[in-house]
Amino acid sequence: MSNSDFQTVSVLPVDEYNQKLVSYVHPPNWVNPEPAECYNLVVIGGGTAGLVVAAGAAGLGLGLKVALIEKHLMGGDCLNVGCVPSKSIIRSARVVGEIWEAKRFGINVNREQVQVDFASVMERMRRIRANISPHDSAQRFQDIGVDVFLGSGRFVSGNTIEVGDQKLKFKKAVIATGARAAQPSIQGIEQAGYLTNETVFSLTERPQRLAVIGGGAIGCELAQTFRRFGCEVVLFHRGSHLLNKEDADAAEIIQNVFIHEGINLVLNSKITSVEKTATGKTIYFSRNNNTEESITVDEILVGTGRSPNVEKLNLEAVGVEYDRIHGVKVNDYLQTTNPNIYAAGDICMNWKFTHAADAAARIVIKNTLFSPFGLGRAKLSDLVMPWVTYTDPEIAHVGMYGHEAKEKGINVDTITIPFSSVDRAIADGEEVGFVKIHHQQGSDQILGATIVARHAGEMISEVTTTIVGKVGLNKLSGVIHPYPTQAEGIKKAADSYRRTLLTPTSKKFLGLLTKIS
Ligand SMILES: Cc1cc2nc3c(=O)[nH]c(=O)nc-3n(C[C@H](O)[C@H](O)[C@H](O)COP(=O)(O)OP(=O)(O)OC[C@H]3O[C@@H](n4cnc5c(N)ncnc54)[C@H](O)[C@@H]3O)c2cc1C
Ligand SMILES: NC(=O)c1ccc[n+]([C@@H]2O[C@H](COP(=O)([O-])OP(=O)(O)OC[C@H]3O[C@@H](n4cnc5c(N)ncnc54)[C@H](O)[C@@H]3O)[C@@H](O)[C@H]2O)c1
Repeated sequence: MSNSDFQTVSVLPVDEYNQKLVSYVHPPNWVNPEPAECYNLVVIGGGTAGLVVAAGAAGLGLGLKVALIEKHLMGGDCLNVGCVPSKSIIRSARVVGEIWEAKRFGINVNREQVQVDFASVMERMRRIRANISPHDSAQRFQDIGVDVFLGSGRFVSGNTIEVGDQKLKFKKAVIATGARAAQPSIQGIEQAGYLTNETVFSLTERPQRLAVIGGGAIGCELAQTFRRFGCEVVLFHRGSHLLNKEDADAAEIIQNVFIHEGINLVLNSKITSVEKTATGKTIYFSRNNNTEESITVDEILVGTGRSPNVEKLNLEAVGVEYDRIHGVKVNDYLQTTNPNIYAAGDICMNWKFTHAADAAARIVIKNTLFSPFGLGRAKLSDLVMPWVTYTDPEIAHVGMYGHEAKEKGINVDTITIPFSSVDRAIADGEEVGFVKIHHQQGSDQILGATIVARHAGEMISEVTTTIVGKVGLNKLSGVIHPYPTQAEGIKKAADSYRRTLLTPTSKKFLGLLTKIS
């Protein structure tokens, strides 16, 4: 046994919850096992992708030899510095949002009366994260039958990976080393210092003035959250609307909410430099290429995209091609340019989501272990991928956008149902938002959909199911939706499609039927 590469880690602040977290996901007394003679599969990276591959392969009960190497915290970004902590604090922010709007519902609470106990909010998050962590723990994986090595994995040859001074021989290997916050190239920002998703969840005191750089998923979710916690928030975004990928009408709803809630939203921004001054961190910027402005804040949070963790893996030695922007190059089967080495998750995919990493991991299990001679391999391009940005309201999307369908030469029709026409949304006071469904002209098959609603994330799976199951709008229109629910918006879209099928002749025929009935 050898532990030469083992380093104890701590997650700040060092309190009972973070100690509990670490005790599961990077136990201080962990001793790496003696490596097996040869592994069927060695996985580098114990985030969602790596964990799902390892557990999936070892858990089949086929006696496969599987090793997992994690250099920092098992669970990766999602558990430790991503989905779990962000969604936990978003829940607290939602409470604030409800109270801010309470008067609309006949409840007399003034916005000024809301006192956010930031330290308690963050403690709640740390408690939740620690309580969820046993699921991703080193011991649990060891118990499933995975050999867990804590340390940095590095290829030494086409069939060997080393961790510290241990050598792990493999038949197939999987790179699942994820990504980290991209460093913004802004003059002075490194010297001034900034937060990323790796440090923001360690805060115990609320910054009074917060600048968020980047209006993507991280920037939008956390700008609204910190604003609701009482920070003065300025959100800088390069593009002309937030969430570049989403349709402008969907993003506009979020922008209006942000402005209503008091976020200083700077679109089409160009940050020229950052300087640490006596009163804080001063950001110099322009908007719409106009004259330079400046604003001083206490903290800067950066959410400007991700950089893949390709360094120090010695990929050159094993013929795995990569680049520093898009990560490891894979084909549709998630195979790298070395046929014995696969990749999954943020290290190689444009879809940087936990559920995408999970789905990719399942493809990798099938293609590495159960596709002899390449027979029956699963493909990334077969996945129907939904995603959700957890702002309030949420934006959820699946499949194609209208413009994508057009770019592919598909004649597309779009049905939009505003929530102002859905009774439950009206009763909930949540009329802002819509269900938008794209289908091919002359066909009821759904190509894609966007939903903007308070719980759009809960609603999108219905549309995903119809796409995967090729159910179509005709059938969907016959599916009974309980009244009153916001999901009726989806049925209304299907009903609206059915009405378009009524030709003047069929209308005449139906008219005749009513006369003789
Ligand atoms: C703030 C934030 C919020 C998010 N919210 C959501 C959300 O709500 N929903 C959603 O679907 N997605 C969300 N995501 C995205 C999601 O977290 C990622 O897509 C997901 O974690 C990717 O999993 P992965 O396994 O590919 O990579 P990671 O989770 O990054 O795991 C990679 C692991 O590899 C390890 N590693 C790296 N190099 C080595 C090495 N050489 N040797 C050994 N180990 C190594 C790392 O330490 C890490 O543990 C969020 C991300 C962030 C940052
Ligand atoms: N709910 C979710 O599923 C969720 C939540 C958070 C993060 N994530 C994942 O994490 C990944 C990273 O999120 P992210 O928000 O960092 O990246 P992102 O790519 O989603 O958005 C970053 C945005 O910042 C803008 N930007 C870049 N540099 C800038 C600058 N100097 N000034 C102003 N704007 C600038 C970019 O134009 C881009 O739109 C995403 O790919 C996402 O998939 C998912």
